[in-house]
Amino acid sequence: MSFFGKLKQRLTRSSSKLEEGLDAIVEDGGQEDAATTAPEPVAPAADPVVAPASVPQAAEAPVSTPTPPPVESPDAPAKPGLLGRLLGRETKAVVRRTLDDDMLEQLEELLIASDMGVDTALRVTANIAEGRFGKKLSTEEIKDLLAAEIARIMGSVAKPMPIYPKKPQVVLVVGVNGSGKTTTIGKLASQFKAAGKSVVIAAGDTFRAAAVEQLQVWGDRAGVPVLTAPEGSDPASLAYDAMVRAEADGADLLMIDTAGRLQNRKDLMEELAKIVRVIRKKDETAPHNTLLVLDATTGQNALSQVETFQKLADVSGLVMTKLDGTAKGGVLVALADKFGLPIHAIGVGEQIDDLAPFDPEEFARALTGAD
Ligand SMILES: Nc1nc2c(ncn2[C@@H]2O[C@H](COP(=O)(O)OP(=O)(O)OP(=O)(O)O)[C@@H](O)[C@H]2O)c(=O)[nH]1
Repeated sequence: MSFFGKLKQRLTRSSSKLEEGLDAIVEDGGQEDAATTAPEPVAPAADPVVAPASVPQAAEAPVSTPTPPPVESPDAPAKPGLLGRLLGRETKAVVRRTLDDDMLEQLEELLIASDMGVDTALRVTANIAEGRFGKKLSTEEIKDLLAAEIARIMGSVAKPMPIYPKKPQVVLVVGVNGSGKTTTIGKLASQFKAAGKSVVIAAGDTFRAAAVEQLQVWGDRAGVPVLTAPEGSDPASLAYDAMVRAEADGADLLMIDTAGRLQNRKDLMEELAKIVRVIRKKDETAPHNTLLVLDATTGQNALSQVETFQKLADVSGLVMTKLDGTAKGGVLVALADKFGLPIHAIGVGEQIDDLAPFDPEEFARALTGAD
């Protein structure tokens, strides 16, 4: 299966929520237009008799081009023509609804319910409406417009984690407990290793033995050494030892896991600050990346986590996990719109290869269910 197919399948819960909502909005007050569909294109698409009336292709839907007005087809045949029947095509009614204030309001509500946040939802709907007010739109057309708008918002934040010539490049990984830090470190380590980089992991959450054990499991899976320290010991001193080891080994990357207990913000802030101070004794330019790992299932809460962690650490980029199995995938659009922080990757499952580079167009199409 293509990666896009897989991503679409993983984002089913988010996309079906949007899809069902859009269907309901268009059907509420929409009217049927007869349109011919060609599920299996057995003849050239340009065939004037059977070409689809006005459903644009998702991948080609330009952001700023107004949607072609629907083909008014009062005389459209109720049944396929002879050629249509010979070619095995069927006529299917397409429901279209005139884009008016009511419909825009419903669209805004749907996007807010999909965790896009109020500001982003309003902006997205306003951009969709521009130049299209009073036009008739089908669900498929709205999906395409929505996907194009989301891809536009997210285009500027889609950036892989930058790799510098510095050895070791220090990657500090922060985020609340359970957000997926350990899993993401394991997945990233495996990808970097496959790309020919040597990686060392430091299990900096020294307060939870289970967290250290889990990181070791991921290190084994990725084939990467994991440095640990006894439970309750100082994470900063482990980070320092890890710097020494990574330097001695000539490692390209040192990934440092950290604790995520937000319950005591002051302690956590001091702990992170101390880790940074100590690793800077070995390299004053470190950490070179501070990745904030966010759990998509927390929805709007992810926004306040970004705000909090930006105060605790110098966050340089985001990884959003658990986009599979949540209907809250829209939160990533809100994050991009609100903070503009680079989104390096998305987690779409619990397996080692379930970390995908963030591709705004594929994500937008998978999220909206556009083809
Ligand atoms: N479905 C799914 N589950 C994920 C993903 N990423 C992580 N998980 C699961 O989320 C749970 C928490 O992940 P961890 O990597 O342990 O999270 P953590 O932030 O290190 O948590 P602590 O060890 O408590 O600090 C685990 O059960 C993971 O398997 C993902 O992309 N999709």
